[in-house]
Amino acid sequence: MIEINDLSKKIGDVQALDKLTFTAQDGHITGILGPNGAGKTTCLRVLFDLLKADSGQALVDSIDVAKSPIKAKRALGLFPDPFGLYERLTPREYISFFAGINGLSSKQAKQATQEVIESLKLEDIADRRCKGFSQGQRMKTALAQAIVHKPKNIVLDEPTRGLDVMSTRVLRRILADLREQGHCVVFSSHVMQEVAALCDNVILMSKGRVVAQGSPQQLIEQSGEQNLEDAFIKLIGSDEGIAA
Ligand SMILES: Nc1ncnc2c1ncn2[C@@H]1O[C@H](COP(=O)(O)OP(=O)(O)OP(=O)(O)O)[C@@H](O)[C@H]1O
Repeated sequence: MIEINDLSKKIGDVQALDKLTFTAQDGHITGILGPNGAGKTTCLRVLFDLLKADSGQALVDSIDVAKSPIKAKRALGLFPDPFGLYERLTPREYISFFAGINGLSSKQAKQATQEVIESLKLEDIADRRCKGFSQGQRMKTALAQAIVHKPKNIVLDEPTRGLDVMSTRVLRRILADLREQGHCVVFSSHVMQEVAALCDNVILMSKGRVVAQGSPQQLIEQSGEQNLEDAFIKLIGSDEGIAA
């Protein structure tokens, strides 16, 4: 479970997070939807201890990220930018390297790497260098390294950015499987349909705050609109920076 409690962060003159508060439950996919500049990435950077908040807390399975960053990070899988893979490594080398960073012994890392290669159907490319990989192959490799240490919580920042339809569908299936296995899955997006299709719980963010939250159906009811697209726009107060 991930808890964001009263998180505030000022960057320069911008109040990037303004008493942001929400919870992402295990066995659920939680989507953070907001226009450009809403504070989604800033929130995730605080969650990964890449940025210190001015006040408030980010908790991963009740572990305070600022107080116990290593322990918290081991309970978290971060889906990195799939375009930044080390091109000279093979997926097997890459995934097992990250398994080691996350505290697995070399024997455990080898076994966990083989398991994740099988579960994400990466066998064909597991021992090829990443250079020249398609977007979908990169995405799966990046996701494999995020989940190789079996973190209970998996966080993805704009995971479908730049992916084609086929790869997006593969990613959606994988996220749904992780939910079925009881993981807490959180992803940020500015694409409405994606959030609507996948999420049990949607956190609508604008200007560093939560402006509404609930299931897609609850958000429609809260807004008094007929469909999710109109509900999102009404609750956020603008359609600027949001994609259909
Ligand atoms: N390093 C920085 N320097 C200056 N301003 C920043 C910096 N990082 C974030 N900000 C500002 O903080 C606010 C929140 O940015 P953030 O990147 O968290 O938004 P976002 O919701 O992820 O947006 P996007 O969908 O465009 O990625 C924005 O106004 C942004 O300009």
